[in-house]
Amino acid sequence: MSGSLVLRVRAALSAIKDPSSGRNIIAAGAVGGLSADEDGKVRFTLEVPDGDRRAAEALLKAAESAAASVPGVTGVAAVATAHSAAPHQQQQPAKGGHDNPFGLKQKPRIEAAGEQLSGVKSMIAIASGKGGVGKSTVAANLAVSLSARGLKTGLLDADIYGPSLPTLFGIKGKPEMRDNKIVPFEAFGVKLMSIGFLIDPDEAVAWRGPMVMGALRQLMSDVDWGDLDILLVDTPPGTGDAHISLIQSKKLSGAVIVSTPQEMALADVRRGVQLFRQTNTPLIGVIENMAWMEGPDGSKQFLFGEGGAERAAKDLGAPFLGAVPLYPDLRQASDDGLPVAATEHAAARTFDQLADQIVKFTERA
Ligand SMILES: Nc1ncnc2c1ncn2[C@@H]1O[C@H](COP(=O)(O)OP(=O)(O)OP(=O)(O)O)[C@@H](O)[C@H]1O
Repeated sequence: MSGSLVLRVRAALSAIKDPSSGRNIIAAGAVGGLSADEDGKVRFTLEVPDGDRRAAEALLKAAESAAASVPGVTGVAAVATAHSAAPHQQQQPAKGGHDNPFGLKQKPRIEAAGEQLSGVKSMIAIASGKGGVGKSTVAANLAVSLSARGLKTGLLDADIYGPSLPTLFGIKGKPEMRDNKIVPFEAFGVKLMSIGFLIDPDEAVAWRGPMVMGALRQLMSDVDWGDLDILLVDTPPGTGDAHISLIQSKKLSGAVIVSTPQEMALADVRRGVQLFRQTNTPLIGVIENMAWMEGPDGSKQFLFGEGGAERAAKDLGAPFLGAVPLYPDLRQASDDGLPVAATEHAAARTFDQLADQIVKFTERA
């Protein structure tokens, strides 16, 4: 990620006034999760006034244009979130329906959506402080490993900004509908549903918070998940509407946080840990991905620093579940739609060990 680009975008955003506080949107703390990738694509969330749709859209537009005008920015993905109470005060879902992005008949509220998952024994969120840490790769391989041991497993890709499950499992096309329900795909024994099967990811980046929540509700309630021992949910990076929705569904059994070592600066994962703690969601633990690269002689090269995740987990009082090395060929396998956990690859053993801990958690819970 380009640090100086983020600073320049921050400066540009600080020229925009937040109408509700009269301060600039940076000073008002309305901008969240600001990041830029190497290609110059900038992402952030913007807290907008609740109830005044026109004002909210105008503010989002102004912020998008300000970010887009910064030299070096090639694209802006900004999502508006409504002003909201702290997550721990949000146990009750808001009254009334949200948008219905898939145009299906049902429009259940989030708790009702959670109730639709009555055949699912454990729903577990896979979260990360930042994008690109391998959260989806870890989620996909854990799902394959869980399924390989005979557990009925599902994987819901709720990463609205970069759904990767279709690629990771090499699935194309749209899912079928049966009895007004969406039929999940199935690969490697895992039932799969991704927001990417249903919408164009380029459209989704412009979605407002309520649409994100509406889409997630539909992925929970309108997909025919059937009976599952474990449903893993690959969430968008950071903590936002999708996480709040999952918590409000009252169906979430626990959460796993994935991070790379250099991003284990406490601040990066603290927000995630705090959100789950504040909402009494059990934190199953932290997984460090791309922890080291193995040399031909078996030596470990710590490309991003050593042991950062374990230390950070300890500092936060969170369990450390283990580390996944950086395997240069893992990326290719993922791009080819073949999760390594389904192969003889050394990574398969690592994912098995991590899956063991998830199983132990579900047995304890
Ligand atoms: N242990 C690993 N070794 C090598 N490559 C990896 C490893 N884990 C993930 N990758 C690669 O890193 C890239 C990012 O992974 P992935 O898409 O899973 O991250 P993410 O955190 O879900 O990202 P996003 O937030 O953008 O969805 C992918 O190309 C993936 O193949």
